[in-house]
Amino acid sequence: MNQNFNSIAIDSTFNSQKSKSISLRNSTTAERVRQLEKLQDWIKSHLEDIRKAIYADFKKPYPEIDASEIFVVTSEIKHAIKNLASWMSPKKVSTPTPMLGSKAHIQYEPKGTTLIIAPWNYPFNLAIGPLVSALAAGCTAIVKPSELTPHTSALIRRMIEEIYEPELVAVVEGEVEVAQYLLSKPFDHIFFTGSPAVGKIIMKAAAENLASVTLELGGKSPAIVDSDVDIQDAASKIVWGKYVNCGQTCIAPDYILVQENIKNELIEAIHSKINEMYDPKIKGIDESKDYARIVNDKHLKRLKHLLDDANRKGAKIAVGGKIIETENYFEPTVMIDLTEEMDVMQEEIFGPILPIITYSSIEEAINYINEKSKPLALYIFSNSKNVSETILTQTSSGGAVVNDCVVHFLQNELPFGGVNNSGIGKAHGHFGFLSFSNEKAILEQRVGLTPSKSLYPPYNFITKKISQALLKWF
Ligand SMILES: NC(=O)c1ccc[n+]([C@@H]2O[C@H](COP(=O)([O-])OP(=O)(O)OC[C@H]3O[C@@H](n4cnc5c(N)ncnc54)[C@H](O)[C@@H]3O)[C@@H](O)[C@H]2O)c1
Repeated sequence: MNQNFNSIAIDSTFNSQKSKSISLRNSTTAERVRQLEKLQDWIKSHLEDIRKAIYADFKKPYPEIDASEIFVVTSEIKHAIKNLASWMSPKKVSTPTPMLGSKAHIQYEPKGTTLIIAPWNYPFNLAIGPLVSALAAGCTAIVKPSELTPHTSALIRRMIEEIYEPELVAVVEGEVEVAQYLLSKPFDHIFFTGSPAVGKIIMKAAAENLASVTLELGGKSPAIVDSDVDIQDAASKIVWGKYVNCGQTCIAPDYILVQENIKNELIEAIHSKINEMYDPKIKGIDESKDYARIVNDKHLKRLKHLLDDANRKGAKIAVGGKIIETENYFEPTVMIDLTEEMDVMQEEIFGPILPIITYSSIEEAINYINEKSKPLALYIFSNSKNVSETILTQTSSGGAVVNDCVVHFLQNELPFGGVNNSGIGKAHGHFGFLSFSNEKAILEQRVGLTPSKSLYPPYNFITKKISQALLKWF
């Protein structure tokens, strides 16, 4: 087979991690904390290297890198170090009456060898965040960063090679064929972040080895704006959540559902917030240092198609629309007059186009959302507790935020992830630790005492009475 990567090196790394993973089963809290501290120390002493690499990939502004790439990882490490002893300690469970005399507990053992496949949009955070959970859980890991952000991928490789022995953590760089080769290895767990389409490929490959999976996927996350709302507050938060990272955020509001009587006011507010945030000196947003670029020309063309297709089918651009192809620049854009025949209303946008559609009653908005795949995130802007409760209880999404958007990613006491098409399994904090752990069920019976002996054959009158009593009383 003609291949551009070293499969023998991958095999050798996998085999050495397999052996290491067995010895890690009884690793102590202190040993795992030490591995996490090494990662924390490297990150803190190489902040400028990390910023430069990510900036080189798609001009992400430094404050965005600090907050959304570095801080989220360092806070995840800090949180894991603080809580690891409690997460690792066996959890006693109570004994039901038919099991009287026995004791039981849950022991958290590392799943073993793990594979982490990362996307390009938060290329540092989404490769290293899951690694924190893997190390906390006592697993080995091979990390495959995205090939679309080569500077960050090289930096991650350098970082891991400087910190860890390859039998504990290794980085394998490369394109789809490398990912596919890695997927043929019998990992114990695969943690994938990326699109639902590739998520299905990952799950099929994992099924060959019955590896468990965490799939952090995407989709169309709605933001509902009720008429009982502080419009200026909602507009600021939507503009930030949508256009940070140039719209290339899995939990960005994909589209807005606004109550029809406040549509025009909301559009005006969004327009002025875009100018306040990205064009305060009125020089043009393309001059702004605070606005990132689309990752490559392929994605720019994909977004341009969404805009052109919607325009051709009757939609209008209410704000923005400027594209500079040579710079992968795509202006913050708002679209109106949309219909379901337009691709922009069917596909995850993953860029700075914000479609705004209207509803007349909350039920109509809920029905619209429920007709689509379950989103990764759902945002509600409303002063009415009744409205937010109704939406929260009548829709399904991986996560939800009331009166803000995107910020739930930073709350590491909450599970982060999707549901069905937007993901399977959860990440962050304790939930990330659990994703990489086997919750082993352990029951200890007293020698010579087992209530179940009375149910052993040969069955007789007493067995019959006991089994009937069990059905009657429990
Ligand atoms: N839920 C989350 O936390 C989260 C976070 C960020 C991005 N996302 C989602 O990720 C998507 C965008 O990222 P992307 O374009 O990098 O995703 P992608 O699915 O194209 O690629 C992700 C990774 O999978 C690998 N890959 C691609 N095709 C593959 C194949 N056929 N077989 C095996 N591996 C393959 C890539 O090399 C890359 O490392 C969006 O859908 C977004 O919503 C989700």
